[in-house]
Amino acid sequence: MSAPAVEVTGVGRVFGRGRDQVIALRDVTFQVAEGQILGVLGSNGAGKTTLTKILATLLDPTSGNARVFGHDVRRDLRAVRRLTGVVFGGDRGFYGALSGRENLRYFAMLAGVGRRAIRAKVDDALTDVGLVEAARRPVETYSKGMRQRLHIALGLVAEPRLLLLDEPTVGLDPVEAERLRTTVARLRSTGVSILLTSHYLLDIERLSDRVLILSRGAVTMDTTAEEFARSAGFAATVTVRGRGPVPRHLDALGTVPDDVEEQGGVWTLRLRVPEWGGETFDRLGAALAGLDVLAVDVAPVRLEDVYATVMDRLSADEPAPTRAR
Ligand SMILES: Nc1ncnc2c1ncn2[C@@H]1O[C@H](COP(=O)(O)OP(=O)(O)OP(=O)(O)O)[C@@H](O)[C@H]1O
Repeated sequence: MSAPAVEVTGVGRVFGRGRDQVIALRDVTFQVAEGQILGVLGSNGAGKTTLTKILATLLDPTSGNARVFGHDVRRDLRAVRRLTGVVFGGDRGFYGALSGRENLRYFAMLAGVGRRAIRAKVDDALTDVGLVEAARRPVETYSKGMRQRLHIALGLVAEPRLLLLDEPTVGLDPVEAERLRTTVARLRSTGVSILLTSHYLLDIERLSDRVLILSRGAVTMDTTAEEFARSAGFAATVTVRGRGPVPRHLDALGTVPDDVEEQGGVWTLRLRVPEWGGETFDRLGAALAGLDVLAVDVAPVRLEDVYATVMDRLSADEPAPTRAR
């Protein structure tokens, strides 16, 4: 049986010592199967970048071990680097005075892509990420989003079997961010395994098969994307606008709205429903009967909502300190 793309076992990482010591990762264990996309979520300082750096061989763990396709990140550094492509969010890594194409050629060579194959691969990658027209321009004239796409292109040229994407959409405007997501989504079909860290649930929602939540350096959830969405305990949010007396209770549903506002004689209520199905909506219809309803909007649960719910639960459970004593 082939080794998983990523196998992290009991990994810990401590920075500094004494009173300044920070535990960035504690006893982190998880796997990414080949071909899978794992989304790693967590708030600021949760340890996402530290984890990515360890897998990219840029940082050693202080305890435990991590393997990429069976190769230990500490002992088989070269093998891991050959198999892995890294894209950090923001603006790092390219030579501003060189063109996009020149940068790609240079880094592809460093990544060990054969000379003969480089030209065709660079052309294909530029096409894939929509940078053919800008390919001759110096990278310093590129927008942030274009640079990020150039990083992804490098990921394509070097043909890594594992791609580590750390906050790939950070700092991008919504159009560029969406473009980048589409590019990453296309990579799926090449069979590459991906570990994607993000603050943005949209990235995870669009791209991940599994979700790992890091909280203060520890894994607090490791589950499938569907299960993660279900863990919020509700399937959809219903928003109803209407006129007349404000409904404080929805008798047919046996519940109260989560939130009701009134402005200028028009009320808006929001309600979370546990199931996305005919029966729920029949009951909702009955509950709204007799009200002067202007509009009803039903939106499937978004990972933002789940994340907020899960994080609320977690912070209520354990107010653990980040700093070691
Ligand atoms: N080189 C370092 N020296 C000291 N502390 C560090 C170092 N790198 C990271 N840390 C600390 O380790 C913890 C985890 O940081 P990390 O950057 O991995 O979090 P993150 O989840 O990527 O956060 P963000 O979303 O803000 O980028 C933080 O408390 C951070 O301050």
